[in-house]
Amino acid sequence: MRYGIGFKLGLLLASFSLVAMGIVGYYSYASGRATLLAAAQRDLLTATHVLGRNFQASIDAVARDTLLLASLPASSAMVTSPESMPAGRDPKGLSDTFAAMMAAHPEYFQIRLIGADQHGLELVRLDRDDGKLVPVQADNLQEKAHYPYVFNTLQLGRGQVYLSDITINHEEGAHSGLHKPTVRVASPVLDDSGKVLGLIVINVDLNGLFDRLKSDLPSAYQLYLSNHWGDFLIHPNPAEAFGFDQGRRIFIQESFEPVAALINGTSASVVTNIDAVQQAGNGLVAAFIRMPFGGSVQTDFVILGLSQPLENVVRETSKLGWNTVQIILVLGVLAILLAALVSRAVIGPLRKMVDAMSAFSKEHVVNELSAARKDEIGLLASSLNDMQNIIVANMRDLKESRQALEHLAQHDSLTGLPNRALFDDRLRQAVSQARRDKTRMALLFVDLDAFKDINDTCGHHVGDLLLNAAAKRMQACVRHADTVGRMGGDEFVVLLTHVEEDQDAVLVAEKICKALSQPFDLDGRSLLIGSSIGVALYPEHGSDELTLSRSADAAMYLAKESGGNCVSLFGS
Ligand SMILES: Nc1nc2c(ncn2[C@@H]2O[C@H](COP(=O)(O)OP(=O)(O)OP(=O)(O)O)[C@@H](O)[C@H]2O)c(=O)[nH]1
Repeated sequence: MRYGIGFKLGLLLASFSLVAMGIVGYYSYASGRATLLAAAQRDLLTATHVLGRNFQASIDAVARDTLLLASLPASSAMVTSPESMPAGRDPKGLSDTFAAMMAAHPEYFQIRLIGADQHGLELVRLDRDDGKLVPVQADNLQEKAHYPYVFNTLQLGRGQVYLSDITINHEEGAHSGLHKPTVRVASPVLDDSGKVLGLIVINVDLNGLFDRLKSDLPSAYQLYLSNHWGDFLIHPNPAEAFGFDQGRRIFIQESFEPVAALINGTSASVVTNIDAVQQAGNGLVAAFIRMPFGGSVQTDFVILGLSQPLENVVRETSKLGWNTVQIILVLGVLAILLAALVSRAVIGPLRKMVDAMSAFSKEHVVNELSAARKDEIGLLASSLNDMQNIIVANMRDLKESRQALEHLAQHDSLTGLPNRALFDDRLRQAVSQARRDKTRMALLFVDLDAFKDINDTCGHHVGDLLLNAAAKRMQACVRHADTVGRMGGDEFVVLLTHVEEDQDAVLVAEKICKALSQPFDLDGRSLLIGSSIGVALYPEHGSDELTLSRSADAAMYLAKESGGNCVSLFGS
């Protein structure tokens, strides 16, 4: 019995518990993960909306600054011809105003006053260069009339603001702004009559602006910005931004498929998960919004997005998963211990029963089992006790029956004397013994005289009583070691061992003959009967049992023929 039922039962219980706990653990882990992911998406979308509002507010602030500068009398004076307003021209004063404003706004690359005349000549210009503010001298001022931000702004009226597309600034001599993502915010400068004479332009450092806006957000958040085509303008990997500026298009909707719904206007915001496989080992959770940027609602919008690594979000889930695994392990060990205890409680009594049954089958000894339990095991123990007792009782009956049968097979049922089979066996043994011991022995054949008459006159029943009584008288005449047997009918045999003299055997025969000739008081009457007894001696009258028997029989017939009720010694 390599693996007992206890082991299997324990294993089954433990496995069941582990599987159940595993399923519960997995579902709690999965639901925890989904909850955390949904919360992270919500947070990210909220942060993106807040960032979008702040961006919008920043652009509005820039617009207010351009309007303020455009409305300054010094600006109007500078763009008005020297002949009409010579006194008000103060480039140095205006440049200082620009400097104050740029000092307050580190994300401003450049502020310029451009005149409508002279091909859009820059009249006052202040650049940021390596953290310093650099007023551009007259020789370096350039003509800008061919740039869209110039001729478009000159079309506007008082109080209106032009907002350019977000592009890389390739304008010559742009100092720190050169080759950087730039937004130009411009407003026309008008004279008192409302004639547009020039414009104020502020170049805004897009990356600087977003660096400031992003500073409140967790450092793991990454920023995405695209134009209305989907071209990346800001990307965590700078090489992916402004692809169109290097002759290739890198679209946001190709990296984040759901963003296509924002590009085509069917949705205002989306959240998405990019798994690790798609993102070359780094999964992401990302949120995007479409926000207006510029004049036209259809085309003037940008896509703003934030992402954070999936790993940050699921880190908590991993902790949850590990906690779950630990709980499952602890509970698993407890389940195994519990299963072992349960199986022991169930299997212990069964094992006792097995031991008891094994001992019973080997030694036939009843081992009383405790049947105190009120369950099936108690019932089984009680049944096994009953079974043992019944088997023991049956075995006893069987033994008694067998002994009775054996006795019956070897004894005469009427007198209880050894029958022919047993007597022959004893005779054989006695002859062998006498031969070995070189002793003598005698065989007597006893036949009742006229027994048939008793049967005929008194009945068979009385005949039986007489046979029985005659048997007892014969037994009383011999030693304990001698044997009296009944051959059948009224014929008896007597085996006398250790006979010293011939006369000893004859004397015993005569003693029997005399005893049998005494009246029998049977069934209320006195009966008389005689007997004819033949005596044969070993080894003189037969050296084997057959010869000896024939000799005794012959002597008995001789006694019968000589009138009965006498003893005849063979050969005399
Ligand atoms: N009651 C009784 N009678 C038996 C039994 N066995 C045999 N008998 C009878 O015993 C009688 C024996 O008859 P016999 O052999 O002629 O013997 P007997 O009458 O003594 O005649 P002799 O031997 O010549 O003296 C028969 O009638 C048998 O039926 C028995 O077990 N009980």
